[in-house]
Amino acid sequence: MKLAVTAPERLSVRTVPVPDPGDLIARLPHPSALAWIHRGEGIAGWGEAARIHLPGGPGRFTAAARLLREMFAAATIDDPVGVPGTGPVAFGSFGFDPKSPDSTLIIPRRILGRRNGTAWLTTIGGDTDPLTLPNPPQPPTGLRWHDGALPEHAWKQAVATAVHCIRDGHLGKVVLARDLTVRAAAPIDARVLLHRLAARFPACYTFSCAGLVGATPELLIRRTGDDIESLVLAGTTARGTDPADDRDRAARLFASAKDREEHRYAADMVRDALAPLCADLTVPAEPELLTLPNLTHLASPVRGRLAADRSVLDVVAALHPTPAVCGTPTGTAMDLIRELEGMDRGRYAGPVGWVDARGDGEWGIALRCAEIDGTRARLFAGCGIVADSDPGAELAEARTKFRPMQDALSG
Ligand SMILES: C=C(O[C@@H]1C=C(C(=O)O)C=C[C@H]1O)C(=O)O
Repeated sequence: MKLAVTAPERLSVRTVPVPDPGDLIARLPHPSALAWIHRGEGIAGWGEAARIHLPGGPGRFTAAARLLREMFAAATIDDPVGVPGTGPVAFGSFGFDPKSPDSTLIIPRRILGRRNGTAWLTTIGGDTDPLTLPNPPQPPTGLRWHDGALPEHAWKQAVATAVHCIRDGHLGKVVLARDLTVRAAAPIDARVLLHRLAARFPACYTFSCAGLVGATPELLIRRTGDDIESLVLAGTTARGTDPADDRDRAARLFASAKDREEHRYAADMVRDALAPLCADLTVPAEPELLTLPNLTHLASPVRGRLAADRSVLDVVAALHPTPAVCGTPTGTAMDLIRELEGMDRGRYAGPVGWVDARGDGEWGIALRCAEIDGTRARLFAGCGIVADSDPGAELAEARTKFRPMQDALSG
């Protein structure tokens, strides 16, 4: 598909301070919710002042940055609050594969935000969209689950093939994913999923954009003025069945040469991609543990200061796809993903987040998520494969990664 823009010639934008709205998700009046929530803070949007459908290609992030810069520069903006996320904001989610035509940006008509004791409401265009909830969202019922592109045995075979390719020296790491589909009795309301995910995974970034809904632990990039942050994740174990088992598993993950290797590919690439853009950059020499309710990951928190004024989307362009979701070398891993997964990932494992008119924003990697389309949803989960990976263990890891979205759908 070609570039398609639905937008007025000039956006008229007004942000006002408001009393603390509390739970942002509870204030969303439309099922087609836009959201980015972390520990109860963030932004929620609804209505559409503009929608941009981007064609595929490696230039999709910089094209989006340029287009939004032009739209925001032409806008009339009254923003006395002036913090990241106030004024006009575009929510977006991009296709994982440059060949995927599937990237969308939406500038909502209303944005409600809260962060660090400040709360605001932004109105774009007229203020005809309601602020109050007409009907409480209904949880999905009558769920029927199906395999996606590859049933479990075939996916394990794909992992075994990837291990052979790695042992033969064609590449160092590849991330292989699989999908599951589900059908509900009535259209699935994203707000129910958002509510459950944000309550269960407060340390994750709970997101919703154009039907892609999830809670990712992986922050691709946050830009606040000159400051940037990223949280690189790779290397995973399930949580233990009791505290002793949990400690054992975490210790084994931390000491595992296989998981350290998986992690190092991702952390090294993020360092190499950010270094040319930064005046300062700090990447820890060794990873730490990130403990989630269901999984523990090896994590490298990265911080830097940009050397020049660049939109967060320009930084996304330099980072995507990291070896946390693709592999090393990138091109070889992307080709192997296309060959072995037997599906188009769509926007799974692509960047998802928001950008404002200053170029500030937060973008995660769209993991632990589902694409919602009416009564159907498609769920995704993937695992980093290296020379020592075991197909059965990777399948078990993928099952654990599916759980949060399966549970968000089923109750
Ligand atoms: C690919 C996914 O997760 C990624 C893969 C990980 C791994 O293989 O250890 C860990 C975190 C993510 O970077 C997923 O959740 O689908």
